[in-house]
Amino acid sequence: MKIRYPDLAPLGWNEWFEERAAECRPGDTIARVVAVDRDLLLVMDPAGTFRAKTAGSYLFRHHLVQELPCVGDWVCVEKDPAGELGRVRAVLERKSALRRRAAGDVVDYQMIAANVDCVIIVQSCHFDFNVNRLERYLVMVKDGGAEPWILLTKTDLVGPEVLASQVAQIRAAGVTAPVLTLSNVTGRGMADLKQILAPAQTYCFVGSSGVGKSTMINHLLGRELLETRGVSGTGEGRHTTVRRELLLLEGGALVIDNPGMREFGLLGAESGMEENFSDITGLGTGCRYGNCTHTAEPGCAVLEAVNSGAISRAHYDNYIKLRQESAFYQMSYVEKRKKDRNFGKYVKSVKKQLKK
Ligand SMILES: Nc1nc2c(ncn2[C@@H]2O[C@H](COP(=O)(O)OP(=O)(O)OP(=O)(O)O)[C@@H](O)[C@H]2O)c(=O)[nH]1
Ligand SMILES: [Zn+2]
Repeated sequence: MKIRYPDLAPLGWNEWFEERAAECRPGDTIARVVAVDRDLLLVMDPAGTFRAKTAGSYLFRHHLVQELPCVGDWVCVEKDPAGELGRVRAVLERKSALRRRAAGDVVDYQMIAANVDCVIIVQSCHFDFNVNRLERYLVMVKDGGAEPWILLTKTDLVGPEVLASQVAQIRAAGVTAPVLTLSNVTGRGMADLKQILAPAQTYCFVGSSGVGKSTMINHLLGRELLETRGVSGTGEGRHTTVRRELLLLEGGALVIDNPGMREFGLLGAESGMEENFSDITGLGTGCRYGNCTHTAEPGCAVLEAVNSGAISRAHYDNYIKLRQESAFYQMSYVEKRKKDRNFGKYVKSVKKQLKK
């Protein structure tokens, strides 16, 4: 078929969207959502990035949270001739959707990202590796209509035989998704990863906190470059505080990186916690207090083990971090919003305690 909008192709446009672009009027601009900040959108078309708002007429006809534009969406925008806010009049059908179920009785979803071609599930081969959790992620990715890949990070921290056994465990579980390996420290595997990220394809990385996603994305981007680019003339305007969540890599691949990604797949992750940290939870039965949190209590067997070196400090830190997170993500969205700020403070105080 004839592509009407060939210059959108580098932003991820293809025939699939072309067939669903009938809603767009001839005068409309088709753009891709780069970031969402409440009702304000940052969108990009071949000419650059600009701000837009969802038109009242659209809001009037669409009431579900998941119908609102989210990062990765293709939208039809009526540009404002004065160059101020564009108006989003339609959201094109989504080819894939990463979402999580919102709390409550009504089946409603919070969108995390749309039109992601490939979700790269990241696990660290050092402590974080867990086939059950991997499988849960795989289910969610497939459910959303994207293709899953697996990336094992921190390969510098384990021997080749450990890595080989982890790959074997993944295969033994019947998982056929491609498996990549990477060390952000030695850079080993980075070239392969860059090579495999194809131009005009949209990727995102999901996985537990601390597995190295940010470090890796920074490597992929050359973060300083991104920041200077943000300041100098992308046409985003002076008062832009919205952080871009859809990023264009040098090689032409698109990467979505947003806070929602970090929540994706975390629900129900505590059984994995139990498995991964059975050494710590096992020791916990020897603490003086039954409800010991293993952070500051006198007579804590876990802290003793950390201080004596029987349990590595990194392993313990990881345990505390993941435990806080899994508890946090079990809360309903509303509760969480309220606690968001307190939670940040809490994590800081825990971290401070750990440093003592
Ligand atoms: N040894 C080793 N450490 C790494 C590697 N990648 C990241 N790290 C370290 O692991 C820690 C966590 O890395 P991040 O990139 O912040 O992890 P993340 O997955 O983005 O974590 P969140 O931002 O919390 O989701 C940092 O101290 C990194 O320096 C790696 O390949 N090898
Ligand atoms: Zn304890």
